[in-house]
Amino acid sequence: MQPGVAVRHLTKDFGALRAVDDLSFSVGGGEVVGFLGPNGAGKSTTMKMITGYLTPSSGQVEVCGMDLAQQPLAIKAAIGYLPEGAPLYGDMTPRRFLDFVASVRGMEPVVRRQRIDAVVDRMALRGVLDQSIDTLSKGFKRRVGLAQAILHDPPVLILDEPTDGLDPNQKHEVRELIRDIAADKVIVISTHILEEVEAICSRAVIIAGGRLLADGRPAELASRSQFHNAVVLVLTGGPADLREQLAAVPGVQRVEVLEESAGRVRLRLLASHGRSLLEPVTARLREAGWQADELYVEQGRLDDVFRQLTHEVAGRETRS
Ligand SMILES: Nc1ncnc2c1ncn2[C@@H]1O[C@H](COP(=O)(O)OP(=O)(O)OP(=O)(O)O)[C@@H](O)[C@H]1O
Repeated sequence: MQPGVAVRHLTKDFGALRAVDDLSFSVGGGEVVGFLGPNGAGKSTTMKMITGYLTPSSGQVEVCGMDLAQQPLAIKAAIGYLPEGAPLYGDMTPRRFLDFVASVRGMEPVVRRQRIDAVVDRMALRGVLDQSIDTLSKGFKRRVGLAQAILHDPPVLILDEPTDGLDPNQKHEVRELIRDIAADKVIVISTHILEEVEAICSRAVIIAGGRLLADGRPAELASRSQFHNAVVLVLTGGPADLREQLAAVPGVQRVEVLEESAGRVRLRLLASHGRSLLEPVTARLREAGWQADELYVEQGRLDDVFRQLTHEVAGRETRS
């Protein structure tokens, strides 16, 4: 079975509210896709439609080449799902919970034992197997949630905010676990933590107001930032019109003063679209005999692009 997820023109209305609006994207094998958007963007609603927990108002979901409307049960078998907040049966122990999930999934006793053993090792749950889930730390609860999602070894994993509410160490651990299981699967992770996308995702899909805003590799999207290719430099004792002189360097779109004190100035030179500034700026410095204390090129950050894109949508919605 070829792992993959494709949504086409997916739309979901809750009464008058259009939570997901004509959304299309696809994810292929070996990809970890970060599904990004501000609160209320429609991420969970989309994930619930992909996993068959919500029926779309219109549009199509295809998982591993199967149409959800035609083969809902086969698709449920092909998907592991970690819902938002990962509701678990708190009074059960992880051992009983996993056994229960395995029986719901219809696993034979021998397979069941093997699979539970395998996920317990992978998620390092052995030490807490007989402790009630309610009494586990959030990090361990999330591992139990992930364990149930991968128990039947599905080719597709849909993880709704898998690290939400965890402390930095637990976040790191859960990301490592996800990276570890990613190799041969399709994984879609919803999050609003952009560093998470940069850390574990090969692609990012950004939505807001239920609509697709961007789809690309994180570095590719980051390069759409206004700070992409900007040069930051620190100079001591430059001339009074330093800013104007640097603004005249070919390719410089704008000069920002980031810090200024006692004759020392930190400047950011923003590049015009598609221009590289390193060479013309260093040439200008050499020519003028100015010695930079510090000089580096910025790559642009995903969070700049995210803010820019989602603010544009918020602006459009306020105006309409
Ligand atoms: N069952 C429901 N009935 C009515 N409205 C709903 C329902 N579920 C979600 N919504 C609304 O749909 C919109 C999208 O919600 P959704 O939970 O999909 O967003 P999200 O991107 O996952 O947000 P968050 O990051 O806050 O979890 C929101 O305005 C939400 O209030």
